[in-house]
Amino acid sequence: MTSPWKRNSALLLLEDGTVFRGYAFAGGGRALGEVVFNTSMTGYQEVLTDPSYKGQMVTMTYPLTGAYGINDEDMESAAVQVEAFIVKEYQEFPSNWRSNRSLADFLNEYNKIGIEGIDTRALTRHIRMGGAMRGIIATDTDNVKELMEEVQAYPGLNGIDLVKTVTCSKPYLWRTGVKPGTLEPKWPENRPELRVAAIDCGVKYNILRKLEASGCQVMVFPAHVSAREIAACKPDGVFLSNGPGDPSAVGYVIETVRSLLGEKPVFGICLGHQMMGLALGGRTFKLKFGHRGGNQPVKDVTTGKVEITSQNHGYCVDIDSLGNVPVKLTHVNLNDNTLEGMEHLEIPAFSVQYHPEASPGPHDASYLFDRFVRLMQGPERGHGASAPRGR
Ligand SMILES: NC(=O)CC[C@H](N)C(=O)O
Repeated sequence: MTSPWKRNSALLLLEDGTVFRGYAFAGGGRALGEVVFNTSMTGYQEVLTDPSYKGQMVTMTYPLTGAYGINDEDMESAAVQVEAFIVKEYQEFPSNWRSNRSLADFLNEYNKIGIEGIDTRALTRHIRMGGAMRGIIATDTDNVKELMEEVQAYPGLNGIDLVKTVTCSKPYLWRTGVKPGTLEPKWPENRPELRVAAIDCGVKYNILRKLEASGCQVMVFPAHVSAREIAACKPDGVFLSNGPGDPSAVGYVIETVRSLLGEKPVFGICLGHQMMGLALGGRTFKLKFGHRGGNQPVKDVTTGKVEITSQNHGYCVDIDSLGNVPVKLTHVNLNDNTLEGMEHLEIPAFSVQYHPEASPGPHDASYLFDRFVRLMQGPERGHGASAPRGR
């Protein structure tokens, strides 16, 4: 017997016909997206605001969500980016000294649906077996046939450029504590810091905070920036950001990356890593259910050290496609042996598939920001994040 449809009843329908029933604790109406799971035990605010989740509905495997509310400091972009949020149990009375609103208020502010009462362990196991799949959440009907038509008409992520929906509209200078997008794109005079041009494909703020904390000034550019515009600001290095969707769908950024490789030191994270792989002639493919969470073991094969890493990706650079490319494979995922990092052998460029900036997650890999700084300083300028730029 199905339970009666209540005012806040909600239904999650997957493209294979599986139905989960629960209750909306925020928002209402319908939401479409690829359903993916995240195994982080905390950090829901950072997950919700990570632009890489555009196009996706996220479920947390940790059973209780909302306990510490939402604060002003843990934003990874200016908005909630997930299409909807799926939890086992919502805690509606948050308690934390930094919290100034509840998770439900936050989702409502951005018109996003949050549902609870879902057996998220069953949902996660289902996705692990069947792979990440398209789904719909509805609070206005339980007409499965009608909803299935909507799911079937939804194109999913493959081949779709989602970067253009999350990139910034114009260049700006980043400064931690200043509202992003408000500072003119001009380097301050007489400053010793290294200058980094960041291509924003949906960048997480903590990457920009980390670059700044490592001794860099960062100019952020929209994803459609040309290599010539980047070169015109005379950066010491170029950073390729994380971002949503299928890396092979952003050919225009890949072209820009191709032109910049060898001209400037390059560091890429996640989508940035994938775009670098594609620009070098490699291929990407879609993982069955992706890596999302704060406990992904990665081995640095150059040192033998294992890092516990924060991850959020569904696509991956195919190791076998790099056979003829002069790169060294530097990092590998210990769960499934997929590629997690590479370094070019002839030009100053390296990238990682995972998230050294954490937010949320462990900080084992934050040394990579210093590695980028050293790469920009070049061998002759020695080490140290705040060494003069020699101009
Ligand atoms: N975090 C990211 O940059 C994700 C990259 C890409 N959208 C993927 O899902 O693989």
